[in-house]
Amino acid sequence: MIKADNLFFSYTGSPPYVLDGINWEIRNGEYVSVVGENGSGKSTLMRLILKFIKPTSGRIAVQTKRIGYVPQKNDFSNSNFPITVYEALNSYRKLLKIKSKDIITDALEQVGMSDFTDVLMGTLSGGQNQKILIARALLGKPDLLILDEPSTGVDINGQKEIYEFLKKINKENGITVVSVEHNLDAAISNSTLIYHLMCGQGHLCTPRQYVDEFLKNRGEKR
Ligand SMILES: Nc1ncnc2c1ncn2[C@@H]1O[C@H](COP(=O)(O)OP(=O)(O)OP(=O)(O)O)[C@@H](O)[C@H]1O
Repeated sequence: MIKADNLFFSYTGSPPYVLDGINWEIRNGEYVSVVGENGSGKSTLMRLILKFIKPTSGRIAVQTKRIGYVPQKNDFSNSNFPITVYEALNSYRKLLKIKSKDIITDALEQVGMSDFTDVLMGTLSGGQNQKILIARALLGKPDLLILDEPSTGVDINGQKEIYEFLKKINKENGITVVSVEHNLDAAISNSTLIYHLMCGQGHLCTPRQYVDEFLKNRGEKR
């Protein structure tokens, strides 16, 4: 469960707040897409869940065993640093102090990237890179996976594969997914809940409710 109670956050510690009194409760097993305009505070909310930063006031409680985080980019994308997919994942495995190396093979298999073990990280496409980031997050066997715009820079087919995979691990493995999304179609099609951030306030609804409100606000008939 992720529960926010009257959560305020400002980078300066005083008003104006980026997050201005957030209340939400997400049960384990949900697939939540967090949407909102640029600068509405989506990544800030993720940083609070990840405990990278602390609330200015209020509380955020995360009741899960292990959290996996998929950032938008990794340090090796678009770089000439000569590190292979395996080496990148293996360094992360060591960081997590996981003994078995089989976990790398398993994670690569899960995201359909087994053939890329010896490929240099810097030569991967956007979609392939994103899958490796997801594989990296899976090494720690998370029960909560947080993603920051997983489809950025990924072509249509790659996006389809990534979202299918996220839906699969959510449904079949019960992993709670919280994903910052600019891709509204993906948010509506894949998530069980949508959290819409606007002017520091948030609104949790089902994808159906989101579509209805979105169309209503644009004055369109259903
Ligand atoms: N480290 C920081 N220091 C100061 N202000 C910041 C910092 N990070 C973000 N902000 C500000 O906080 C606000 C929210 O930023 P945040 O990155 O959370 O928004 P976002 O919804 O994720 O945006 P985007 O969709 O563009 O990624 C913005 O006004 C941003 O300029």
